[in-house]
Amino acid sequence: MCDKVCAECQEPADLNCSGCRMVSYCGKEHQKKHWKQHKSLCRPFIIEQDEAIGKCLIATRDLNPGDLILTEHPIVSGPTPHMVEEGPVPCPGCYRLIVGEESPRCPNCDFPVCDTRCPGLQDMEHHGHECMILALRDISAINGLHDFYRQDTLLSLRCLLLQKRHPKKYAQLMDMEAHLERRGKGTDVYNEVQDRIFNYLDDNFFRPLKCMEMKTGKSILPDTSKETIHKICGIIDVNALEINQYSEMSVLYPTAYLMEHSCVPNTVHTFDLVSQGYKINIRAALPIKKGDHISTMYTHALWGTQGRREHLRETKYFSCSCKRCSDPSELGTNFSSLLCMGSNEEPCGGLQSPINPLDYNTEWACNKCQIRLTNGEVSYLVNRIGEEVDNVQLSSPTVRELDALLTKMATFLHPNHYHCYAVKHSLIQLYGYQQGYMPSQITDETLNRKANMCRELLEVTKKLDPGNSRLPLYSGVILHELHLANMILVKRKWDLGMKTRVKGMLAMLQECNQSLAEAKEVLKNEFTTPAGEKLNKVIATSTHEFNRWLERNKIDLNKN
Ligand SMILES: C[S@@+](CC[C@H](N)C(=O)[O-])C[C@H]1O[C@@H](n2cnc3c(N)ncnc32)[C@H](O)[C@@H]1O
Repeated sequence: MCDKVCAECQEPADLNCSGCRMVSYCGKEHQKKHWKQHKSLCRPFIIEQDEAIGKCLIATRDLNPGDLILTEHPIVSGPTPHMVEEGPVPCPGCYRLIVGEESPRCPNCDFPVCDTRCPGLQDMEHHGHECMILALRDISAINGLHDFYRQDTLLSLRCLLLQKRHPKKYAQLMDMEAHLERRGKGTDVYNEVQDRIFNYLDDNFFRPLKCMEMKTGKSILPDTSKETIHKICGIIDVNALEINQYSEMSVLYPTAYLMEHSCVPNTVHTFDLVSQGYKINIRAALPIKKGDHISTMYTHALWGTQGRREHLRETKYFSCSCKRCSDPSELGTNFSSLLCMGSNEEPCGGLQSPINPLDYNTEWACNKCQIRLTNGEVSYLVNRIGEEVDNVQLSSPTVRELDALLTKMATFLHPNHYHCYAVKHSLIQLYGYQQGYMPSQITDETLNRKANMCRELLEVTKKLDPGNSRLPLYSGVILHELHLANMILVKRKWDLGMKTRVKGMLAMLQECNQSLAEAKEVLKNEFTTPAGEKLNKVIATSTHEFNRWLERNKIDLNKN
């Protein structure tokens, strides 16, 4: 007997909606009739329980890059829960960074705010509700603002406040994974939550709140227990998404959090601006087949496998075994590989890569000779180089300094190693801009070096982020710099009247054209971030200038 009923007529039904498989129909006719109502709820995935991953999203139909998978509003949002010990802090109304000491204060609770008229201060979904609790502390700080006004605790407080105002949302939230089994008493994270969040909220606000509740006989916040606060902090750490557009905020979504992690994610997401309530829009970034898991990335695409896996283990409590993590060459890029030093200081020309990258203590082996290295030896060398890279990068380096660093690293690291990638990405943005390397000064040889570096970086970036979901700004910069290097070379020859003699000039112009078009394409989702907005403008201006130059010189790239 059929136990499903038709969504339209409630009669027995055996036809499932093929989009979401969540509703059934007695026949095609009622399915068609019900579509108007169902359309907004029909999602191309189902939620499944996986033994290793827990709840996850599985595609119910084939999806093409760009197809919308999910769009939804947050359950709750708040300032990013990182303790800020000095410097700017987020406004509790709009999360924009402000200098606490110089800012006005909320007229009710006294927290530093961007402006007393900030709309988020009154908004019950942002500061409005918590403000009543924060105002229960009747003293204010003049100095030591960072310890006194702790924006990093506000998201936990907002989660607690859902209890009475939005019980359904609260239930949804408390159903999320908190990994409490890994955050028990005695762990660093337990002590930190106890000290940083629980004690602060309890001492300053919950105690006066309890007195008030007793006096008035009215329950405002029924559960402020230590256990609940620890669980909420776990839920935030494991499931919240960070939005760093014009602000620093963290958001919990009702369904988006179910996307599992992959270091080669098949989706890309964008956030609408504050005026649209920080709605998330998740789209396919790669072709997704019916039955595929829908994934996002929880860590940094430009870290090596060891760094990514350790970060995921420490912050999200699982061991990633995706196709990038399990491949010693990281998808053919050699992003973590070292050059083998061989024996007796005589390099053998081989590459050292992890034997089993899924083993946190793997040995490393050369693909040419018998030399093996322990993981400790590799980490020591790579970390020391990393420190040097950081020191140089932080000191506003000159081209010469970065070039020298790259040459030094070339003895130990594969040219695509993530440390080399970082240095090259900085270098391409200095060639052509720094004194001594300005467009009128830079040599043809260095311009060719810049263009080649751009091509190498692009190749790596495309392999690591084929869906262009994590590195669009990196790709956009590389593509734009590739166009600039080519353009300076072309113009230089052109102005000297060498147009007919310049071999490959047309190929260079075509590469310029293609780079600018690709840059526009990779940045198409980047209009709501300050860096993306700026880069998009730069690329639009360069494209305009490039086309004008072609027109002025009567060059038709298709005809020539
Ligand atoms: C944001 S939640 C995702 C939803 C979660 N699976 C659930 O059941 O509620 C993140 C957690 O999902 C699990 N997870 C996500 N991606 C995973 C992966 N690639 N491998 C193993 N576990 C994963 C881990 O337990 C992780 O802490």
